[in-house]
Amino acid sequence: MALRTLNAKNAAALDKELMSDGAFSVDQLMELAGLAVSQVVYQLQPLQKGRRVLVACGPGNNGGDGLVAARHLWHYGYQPTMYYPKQSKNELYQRLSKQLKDLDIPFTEDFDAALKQTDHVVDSIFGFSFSGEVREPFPKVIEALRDTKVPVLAVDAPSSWNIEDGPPDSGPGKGFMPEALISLTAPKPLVQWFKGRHFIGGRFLSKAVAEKYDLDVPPYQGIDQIVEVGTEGQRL
Ligand SMILES: NC(=O)C1=CN([C@@H]2O[C@H](COP(=O)(O)OP(=O)(O)OC[C@H]3O[C@@H](n4cnc5c(N)ncnc54)[C@H](O)[C@@H]3O)[C@@H](O)[C@H]2O)[C@H](O)CC1
Ligand SMILES: [K+]
Repeated sequence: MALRTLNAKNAAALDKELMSDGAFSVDQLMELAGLAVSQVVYQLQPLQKGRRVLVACGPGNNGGDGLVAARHLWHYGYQPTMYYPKQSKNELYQRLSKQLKDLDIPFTEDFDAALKQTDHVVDSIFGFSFSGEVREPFPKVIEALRDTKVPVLAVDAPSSWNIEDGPPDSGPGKGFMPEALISLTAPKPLVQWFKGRHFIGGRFLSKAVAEKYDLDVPPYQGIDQIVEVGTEGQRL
């Protein structure tokens, strides 16, 4: 299954279109994206393999996907811990954070200590709007993700990778290769360098929008919010 890819510019345009012509709200898209992320964790890390999941969230919507995923994971029986150092004042993120606090999900400022006490990590730091060099406080976090033996699931992109050009050849993300990646809506060009397990999620694409953006609607089965495309999905 070779899926067509969506570059960063078109990913942002598609996002905008879904929320204007498509009549979706950002909350809805984020909820579906985060739900899909939680389903990948459930597949990769069944509860009996360890319940602790560290969710690293960045300041934008990629971080929002992590906030939503953590809530679903808690309801499945996982023990999420949040690392969310750049909390937005935006009302949506505040509500998502409040929902987690109401479940007594802890927020930590010590990423290294939390990493030593987890079974799995969700990297929802940066997605398709990442560019340039990784800025504070994230370089150390990316280094720790690069070096850890704990499995990492990257949301939409391994954080610090360039959306079009893939892994950086210098800086903290050099050599960072997460165990798994979930591409939201459609894979980004960076997937051609990705070597782990690859899933697609974000089940909200109509045929008309898929055609307009020259994308494939992935073959979701039944009630699944995710499809594993494996290495063949990365063949362009
Ligand atoms: N249609 C979909 O598939 C949906 C995807 N979603 C997710 O949204 C992200 C994209 O979200 P966006 O808010 O546009 O940007 P990011 O979260 O990727 O990052 C923006 C955030 O990061 C800061 N930043 C950018 N570069 C750097 C840097 N070099 N160092 C430090 N900080 C940086 C920037 O200032 C912003 O604050 C997409 O990938 C999906 O995960 C939606 O949830 C729903 C629909
Ligand atoms: K990410």
